[in-house]
Amino acid sequence: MGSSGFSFKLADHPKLPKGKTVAVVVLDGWGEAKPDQYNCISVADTPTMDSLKQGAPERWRLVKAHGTAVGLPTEDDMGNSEVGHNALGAGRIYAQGAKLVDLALASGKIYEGEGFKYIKECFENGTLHLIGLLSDGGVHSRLDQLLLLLKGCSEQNAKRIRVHILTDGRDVLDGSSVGFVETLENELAKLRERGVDAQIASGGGRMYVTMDRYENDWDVVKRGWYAQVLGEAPYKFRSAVEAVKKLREEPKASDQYLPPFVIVDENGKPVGPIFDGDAVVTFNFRADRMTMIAQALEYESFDKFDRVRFPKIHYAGMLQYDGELKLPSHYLVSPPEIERTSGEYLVHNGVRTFACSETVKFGHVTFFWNGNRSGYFNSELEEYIEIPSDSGITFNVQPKMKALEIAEKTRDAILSQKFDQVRVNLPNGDMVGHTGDIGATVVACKAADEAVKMILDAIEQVGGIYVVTADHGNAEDMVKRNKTGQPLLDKNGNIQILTSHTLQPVPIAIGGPGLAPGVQFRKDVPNGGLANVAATVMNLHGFEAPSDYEPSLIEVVDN
Ligand SMILES: O=C(O)[C@H](O)COP(=O)(O)O
Ligand SMILES: [Mn+2]
Ligand SMILES: [Mn+2]
Repeated sequence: MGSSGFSFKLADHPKLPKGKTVAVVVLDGWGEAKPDQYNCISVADTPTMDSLKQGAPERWRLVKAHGTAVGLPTEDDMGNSEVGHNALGAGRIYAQGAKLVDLALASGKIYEGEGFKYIKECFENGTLHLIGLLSDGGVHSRLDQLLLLLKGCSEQNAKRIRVHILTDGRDVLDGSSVGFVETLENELAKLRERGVDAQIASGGGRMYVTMDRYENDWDVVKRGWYAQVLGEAPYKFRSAVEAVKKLREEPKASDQYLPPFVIVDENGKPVGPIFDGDAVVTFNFRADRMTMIAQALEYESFDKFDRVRFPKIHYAGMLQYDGELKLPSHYLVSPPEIERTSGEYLVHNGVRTFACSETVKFGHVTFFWNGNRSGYFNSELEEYIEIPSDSGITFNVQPKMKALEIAEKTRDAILSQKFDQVRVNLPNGDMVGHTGDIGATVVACKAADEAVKMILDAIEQVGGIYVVTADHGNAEDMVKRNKTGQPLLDKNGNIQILTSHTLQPVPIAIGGPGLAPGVQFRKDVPNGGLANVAATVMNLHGFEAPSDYEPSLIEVVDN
């Protein structure tokens, strides 16, 4: 026990034993919805997940994965990987970035913090650059927050502002980028009327420009660097609306993958490269797809690509994206202080932990799970394995992704008996669902189901326990619907493909030969959400959860 009286020591569970291998499997983007042709999970052959469902209600149930249950501002906010895995790992509901930024903007506190003061030092003689995702998806950023920030910065005397946009089409409908750019242009025009020199300076699709994650493909960040910092891109336009409209005319074009472009003046000169003395804000609140660009903007010593020029700027993130690396060191809004996560507790109580996914989701079961903290709590007791993802492709061309490899590594970890917990993320339903390719998403769901089977078979062999759940919906609904649930058609009579996550609940199943007799889901937590899973898992390891955790979903009944 430390001098504060706090201890990571967990009490023994009065009824449940220790020493069972517990597999915690997260199917990314796997929600529960009525079966129909746009529900790729119901269309796909998924015998393993189907058999788990037979365990309802004692060993299979649904939990909430969106809105306030995961710390988002409203019930209209779909879940996402960051808030989902934060809740799964932390066992408590934290007001998340989206909400914290809303509050800071509404109260004006955002302009009083150290981060804003730091960028404001450049307002007199330099340009303020705002870089981020332009949509109302609410997963990484929100357009309304950007507009408030622009207004606020101009009121705080920013005289020259350049916005570097990343088009979405992943958390919102493909094609919606044009409308978002028009909205932004209108607001910038109003600022210009008030004497602020404000313009869009560059752009590109989020998956091709800037927003890579977990170092899957540094070229993505490099393309952004060239457009945003150096003012160099393969496409040059006089206006961003024109740019997006024109680039979308290419046969296979999509908002997510638009090539980089820069806006030029009447002489063909880029209007907004980043120079010494400028201020830069990355206005996304979500961490995973911002840490790479944050490194490029902040680190003096950097070898991921040749930056050509490294301007001396004042850089701040909307939030601090990595609490362990303190990256970036300046930020406008303090991130949620997610501490004492279940992973940290369990490691302190001797639980040997294995975590695995492929690159594109690796940080979900490590970084997000541990409260946006990179690295091990105790490298002697933990092993995190990253299977390299394919890069430079859209995952509808490889819908099986690395599910088999993840399952094999996890199986081997279970059979080695070197770990008490194995924790994995199976990305298929989500990553392929985001492509909007229904056929490929069906293949993806089958692959994820097969991976679950391999992991559960290994758990069977060692007499262990499994917890199978998901972080939010995606693959279970691939069409935009009206209020009564009917698919919406576009003006050509085609269905509107939904590439984003959903508001659906997700399943959770428990079982395995090591599950003590009498363990079942309680009936008195009907509104349980992802944050209730951590206490559940702690119980299955033979521990009581800390008293401030959301309640466990399980009870032990006497047979
Ligand atoms: O970053 C992404 O890929 C999407 O915006 C959200 O998907 P995720 O929350 O499942 O990562
Ligand atoms: Mn996810
Ligand atoms: Mn997703």
